[in-house]
Parts: sequence; C-alpha cells; structure tokens
Amino acid sequence: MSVQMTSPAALMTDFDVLTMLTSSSPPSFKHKTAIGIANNRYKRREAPLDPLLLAAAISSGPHVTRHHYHHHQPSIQEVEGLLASSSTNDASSSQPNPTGADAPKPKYQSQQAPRSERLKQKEEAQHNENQREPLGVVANLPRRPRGPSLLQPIFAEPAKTSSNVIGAGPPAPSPFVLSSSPSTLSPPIIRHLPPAPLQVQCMARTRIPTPHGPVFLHLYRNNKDMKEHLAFVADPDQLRDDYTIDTHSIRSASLEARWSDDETDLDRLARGAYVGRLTPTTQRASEPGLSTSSSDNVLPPLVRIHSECFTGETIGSMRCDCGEQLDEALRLISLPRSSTSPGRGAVIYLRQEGRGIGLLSKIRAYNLQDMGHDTVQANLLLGHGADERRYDIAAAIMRDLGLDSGVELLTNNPDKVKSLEVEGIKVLKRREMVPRSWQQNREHVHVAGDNHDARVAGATLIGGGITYGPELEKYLRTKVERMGHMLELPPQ
Ligand SMILES: Nc1nc2c(ncn2[C@@H]2O[C@H](COP(=O)(O)OP(=O)(O)OP(=O)(O)O)[C@@H](O)[C@H]2O)c(=O)[nH]1
Repeated sequence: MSVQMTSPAALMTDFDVLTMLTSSSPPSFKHKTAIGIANNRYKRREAPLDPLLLAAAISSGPHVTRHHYHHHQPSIQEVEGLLASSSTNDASSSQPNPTGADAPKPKYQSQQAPRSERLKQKEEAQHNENQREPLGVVANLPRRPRGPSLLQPIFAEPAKTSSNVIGAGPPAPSPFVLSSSPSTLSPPIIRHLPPAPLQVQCMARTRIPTPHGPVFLHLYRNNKDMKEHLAFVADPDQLRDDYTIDTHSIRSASLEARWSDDETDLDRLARGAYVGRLTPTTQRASEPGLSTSSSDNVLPPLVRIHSECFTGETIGSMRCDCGEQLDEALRLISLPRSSTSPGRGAVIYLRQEGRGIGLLSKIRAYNLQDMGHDTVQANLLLGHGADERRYDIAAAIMRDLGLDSGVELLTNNPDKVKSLEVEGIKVLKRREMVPRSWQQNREHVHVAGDNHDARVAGATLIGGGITYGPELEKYLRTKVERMGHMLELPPQ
C-alpha cells in the first residue's frame, strides 16, 4: 500500500493533525444533531482504522501501533532536508511522488507517553486514591457489609425467593456496591472501591446431547466482567439412575450450595442441582453442599480452556481452526479413558472473542490480514496486544468444579499452562491439539472421527470434519512461529 503526500505543506499538515489526535487531550468537535449541537470528543480506540495511523505505521515499520508511534522527532534539519528534496521534486515535476520508495521516510513522535507508562500512571493514581480512602465507600450512602468467603458478600445474601418464582437465585455477582436508601438528599459522591476478589457463580446446569455424547452445560457469572462464561462437563457416569455424588464427580460447588433458606426442590431441579437423569418421572434434587476434590485413584480429567470464536464456530470460517478445536476437545473429553472408565473432563468456554480484542476488532484485523499482515501484526496495528486474554476466570471456574487438584490440559499454548499454574491449578500433563489437516502428515496420530475425507472442507461445526485452506495454514504457522505454540510444524 502506498501513502500519497504530495507536497511539503501537506506533509506538515499531516504531522499537525497527528499531533492533535495523539495529544493527551484529543480535541472536541461540535456537530449538529436532531436536538441541537452535540459536543463530541474524538475517541481514538473506537475510531475505525484511520489513514493517518496507517501513514505513521507505514513510515516507521510494522512495530508501530496506535499507541507506539515512532519515538523520533524529526529535527529541524531533517524537516528542512525533506522540504528541500521535495521542492526539488516539485521543480522537476517529472518526479511527482516525494514519498516513493527513494524518498526519505517521514518520522513521527507521538505526543503521548507509551501506553504501558500511561497504564502504570493510571494504576498508581488509583492506588494513591485507595490509600486515602482504604475501605472504599460510596460517600453519603449507608455501607453494605463486606464478607470474606467465596459466597460473600455478593452471593451469600439470601435471595428473596418468592414461593411462586422457580429458581430465583443469588443475585448475579456485581462489581458495584449498591446501596438501598440514601440517608440524605445530597448527591452521592462515588469513589472507587479497591478491586474485589474474583468470584464466580454457576447459575445453571443442563444436559446437552452432542454428537460425541452427553455433556453438562454450566453457565457462569462473575464479578469482573459482564460476560457469561461456560463450562461443558463430560462425566456421563452422572446420568446413571443409581449414581451417587462422590469425590471425583465433576460438579459445581457454587451451584450445589444452598442459595436461600426457603429454596425448594423445584428451585434446585430447575437450576440443574439434581442427581442422575432428569426425566418426567425421575427428579432427584441434590443435597446442598459438595466436596469435589479429585480423588487419587482415577485418571486426571482432561480439560481444555477454549476462547470464543464466532466466525470459526458458527459459520465454519476457514481462517482459523477454532471450530474444529472445539469439536475435537468435546470429542476427546467424551472418549472413554480406558476399558473401564468413561470419558471425564471439561471444556471451559471463555467469552474472549478474538484473543480478547472482541469481534469488532477481529473483523477489522481480518481486513488487515487480507492486506498481507499476519494475525499478530493485525492486532498490533489496531492498537491491541497480540493476545489480550486472561485465565483467572477460567481458573476460578475450574476451582468451582473441583478441577484444580490435577488435570491433563489440552493445548499448544504455553500462556495457558503458565497462567493456570500461576492461579494455583495443578497441570499434571499437557496434551497437544494437532490440527486435523496436520494429523494426516503424522502416521502415528489417529485422524479424529470417522469418514473425515468425505466431508466438506470448512465443516467445522460440532461433529464436522477437517478444516483446511491457505489462510488456515498461514494462521497455524504464525501461531507456532510468532506466538510460541508448542506444535511441530509439518513440511511446507
Ligand atoms: N485477533 C484474532 N483472533 C483470532 C484470529 N483467529 C482466531 N482468533 C481467536 O483466537 C482465539 C483462539 O483461542 P483458543 O481456541 O483458546 O486457542 P489458542 O490460544 O490458539 O490455544 P490452543 O489451546 O493451543 O488452541 C479465539 O478467541 C478466536 O476468536 C485472528 O486472526 N485474530
């Protein structure tokens, strides 16, 4: 792609505009709306990829992002040099493009500090604020007591279940302290609370028959983000009529807890706190309370932490192998572990679309990939990190399911292993996830499923076949070569 800057005057104007847009207080502008004049601030992050940013990136190299313009201010001499060479070009109008391959590249320095420093300053300011008001209050409003354990303060408060409402449960975890009645009429002064410890709550569980066997789908809420993360649990033993919960049942402690003094069996059944199989004639609500730590004499459960990928999982995109990986993970956790033990494991499904950058940015990143950038560069050009995911919520969900004391993890991603270990999850073993199209190059690896070759490429939905194609190949290689994924590359 080439960037046209036709005259020195235009070049200086672009620098001025960049200076304005990257300054610590970006400009406001007024525009007319149906109800009058609105005053808007320019929002860097929400703006579509702007040509000026691209100009800066192209002039300085692919390491330059929205937040990291080249750290070099053109000296007066360089600017004069540019002006002189450009006016020579102008004079001999036979060479009209001063930004062609031979022309000196303009350099630009952002008016902002690097993003890492700005974040640090923000954190320090926040910390100082908390030091001054260590308890964190919503001033003028009565405080709500804060408790110490997992189910407090957000979950422990007994839900006011009304007898004709099935399944009214603990209030969803919320990062905010809500107050009941203001004691004065003066407007409340809101101060930041110190960050509350992460808490997760399983709100409901249900049986889902899949092409690989039945799984229990668990829906979680938490007090850190507003997303509903999921866990698919394969533990088909639990569907037996004579099943009794034991120490290696994969069950959610927060779901099994007593949510209120007046909760009924129907409340428990409706949210999935039952034993055996739920049918019109068999309905056994579970007893409140649970101890689910893994016992020593069973094979460690197979666990995958999977991040949401709308494109790969719903329309079978062949840009990535996400749909195929989800299918493969569900297949593997459902496979009998031995001749005597059935499948046992879980897929923790995190709503961290696009490696945490969100669907909107991922769609933009795909356009940049079409322009020749790889999956890492595309993220960086949009002002994001190569991977913005966190695994603390996954670890909390694993603890809730009793999956913290030893698992076999299905992944090629070293970050996942490290992050879980930092969170205190015992990863006993790692099992690689070989893309199905690469499995065919390895004689010793069984190609997943039956009859794959007969299926259509890109059929990545659950129970589907192999995904392959040139874009997928580039994506997989980038993960190995640039993101350190632990996977042997097949021959080109
Ligand atoms: N930003 C961005 N995200 C992508 C792209 N392709 C896939 N993704 C996202 O990448 C994530 C894939 O995550 P996971 O399935 O957990 O896999 P992983 O990090 O590759 O690690 P493994 O455990 O080895 O599979 C999902 O959130 C996808 O939406 C891309 O080109 N750009």
